[in-house]
Amino acid sequence: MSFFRPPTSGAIKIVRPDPAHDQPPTQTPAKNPARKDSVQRQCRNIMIYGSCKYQDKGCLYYHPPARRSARRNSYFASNLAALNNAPVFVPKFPARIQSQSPAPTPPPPQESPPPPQYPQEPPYEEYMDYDEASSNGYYPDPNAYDAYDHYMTMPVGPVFLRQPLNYHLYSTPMPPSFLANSVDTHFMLPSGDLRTLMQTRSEDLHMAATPGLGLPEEMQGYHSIIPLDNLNSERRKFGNWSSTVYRAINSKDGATYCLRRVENFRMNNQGAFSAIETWSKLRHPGIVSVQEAFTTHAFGDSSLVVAYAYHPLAKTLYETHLKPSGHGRTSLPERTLWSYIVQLATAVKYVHDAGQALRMVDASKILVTGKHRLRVSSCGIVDVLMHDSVQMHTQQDMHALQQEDLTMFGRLVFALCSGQALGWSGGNFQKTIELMGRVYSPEVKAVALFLINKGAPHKNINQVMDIISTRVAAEMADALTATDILENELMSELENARLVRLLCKLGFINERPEFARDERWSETGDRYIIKLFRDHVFHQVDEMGNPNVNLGHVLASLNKLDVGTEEKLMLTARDEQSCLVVNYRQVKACVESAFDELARPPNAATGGYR
Ligand SMILES: Nc1ncnc2c1ncn2[C@@H]1O[C@H](COP(=O)(O)OP(=O)(O)OP(=O)(O)O)[C@@H](O)[C@H]1O
Repeated sequence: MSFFRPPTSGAIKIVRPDPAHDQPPTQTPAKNPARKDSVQRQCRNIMIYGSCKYQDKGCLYYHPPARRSARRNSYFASNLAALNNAPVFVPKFPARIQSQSPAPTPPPPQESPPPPQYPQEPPYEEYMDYDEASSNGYYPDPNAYDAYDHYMTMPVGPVFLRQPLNYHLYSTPMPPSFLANSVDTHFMLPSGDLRTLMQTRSEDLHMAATPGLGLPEEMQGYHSIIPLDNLNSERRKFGNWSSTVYRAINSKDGATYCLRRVENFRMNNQGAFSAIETWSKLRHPGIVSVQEAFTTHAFGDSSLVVAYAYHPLAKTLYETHLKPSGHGRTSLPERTLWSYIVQLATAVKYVHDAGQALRMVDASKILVTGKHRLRVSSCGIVDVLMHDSVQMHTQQDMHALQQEDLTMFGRLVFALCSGQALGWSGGNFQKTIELMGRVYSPEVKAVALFLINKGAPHKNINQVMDIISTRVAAEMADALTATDILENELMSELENARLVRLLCKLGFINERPEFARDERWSETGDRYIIKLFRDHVFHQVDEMGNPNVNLGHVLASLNKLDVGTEEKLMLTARDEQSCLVVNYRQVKACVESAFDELARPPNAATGGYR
């Protein structure tokens, strides 16, 4: 009979009954005097089945005179909760296996076990944790228990119990009803759409460069340069300069950046980059962060390149709302309009409070980077381009530029209300004012007029904030709701990350072909338990021998392993000759120690591990 007891786990092995042991254990008390108190303990067969077939054949335990069915039912009723938490045990000797593999040689008739007293009874497999058993004084000799085994009948078919997943580390997402508008909130897409969006963003980040575009292979530490503009269309203008936007990967940090290149730029004064230095320190959710700037001849000309944070799948505000589509113009919903106004106002306030000016508040330079999320892009570039012509000498100069920011902001509000980029100019102005009065609440017109009012030379962003203050509250509530939803989404991702780490560890350990010259490393010691655990999780079969691909069972088992619960489970050897009763805490300890052993640096003296 095979025998195994892991030195570290404290699990107790249960062996398949040997026919020799199926005889009533008449010799056992003499062999093991420590069990003298057994007569005080009620026989488990009585508790489970209401009767014991060995009652008159030497069974040591107490057999009270009781009606079988009544006792048995009461046992099951009282232990229902325990049974629900019992580990699922799936025996591996179903019909298919029997038909495919040669049947084991039946024991000689005289040695076969006596027929079960109650043929309808489910199998009785006694198992007991080693700690519990030894603390009760039942097994002073760890090798003596096998004489104790009662006859085990094999189950007719497996019973799959639902595994509750309510462990303290298993995240329970907030009920949707607690999250205001969780289906479709102002800033958040419904969960499924959000995941699709994340996936497409990830694909965008991994998109390979199209060959044959004549772009530099490498430039100032950036590689994999891909144009975001259509290079064949008319070259876009940035003020008086032609500009092109690229996506590139920085070899220093491996991150993706957006590079805005201004063609044919001649740098006369290195001091022009001081503005970039200032901008690279400004961080705000309404601004595309500035990384660095440099000049290069890599494109065949003298170009200025400013590197910004890259926002996958970002579109400009112009592309999103103002580009003529041929389907007529649709008015922006008022909630969206206010959200844009509030976001832009907070970005402008941050920049003005930092003593800077945006200098470019234009629909073609504002990015929509998520649902209703705006970020002002291209910051700092005008400062470099205009460095020689507009020198910042006084506070008044900056104030004038900030006033200009507010005017551009006002024009943008007119453009968004009218659905036309030039909705603020010439003959469009009056039409837009009328449309505003018809479609939007009076505050929209009030703030737009305030922003473009040239007769108020001392207007500032704080006054704008006062005008829109009532709208800021709604924006704040929506933004906080978005963080709640995202936290909730993150909880489930956290689970995934934990389980993937666990699976990686199991993968490293299980069936490792060689380790430190010990070919059986993954088959012995703690690793043997891990191997049996892997079988328990992934290799269960149903009563017909078909693979049981119950993902719920896998997730439940891995979550319990991750947590290391005290719940016990029975692991069965592949030859079904032995079982181990362990709890998840013990399996977790085995995984940790086996992985630590693998991860330990090699021993220089031996050239191997350990
Ligand atoms: N930081 C960024 N992250 C991701 N995409 C960006 C970023 N900046 C710009 N883009 C994208 O690059 C493309 C080109 O940007 P660009 O600013 O040139 O817009 P445009 O509409 O072509 O304006 P212009 O007419 O002034 O060139 C746009 O689709 C824009 O969404």
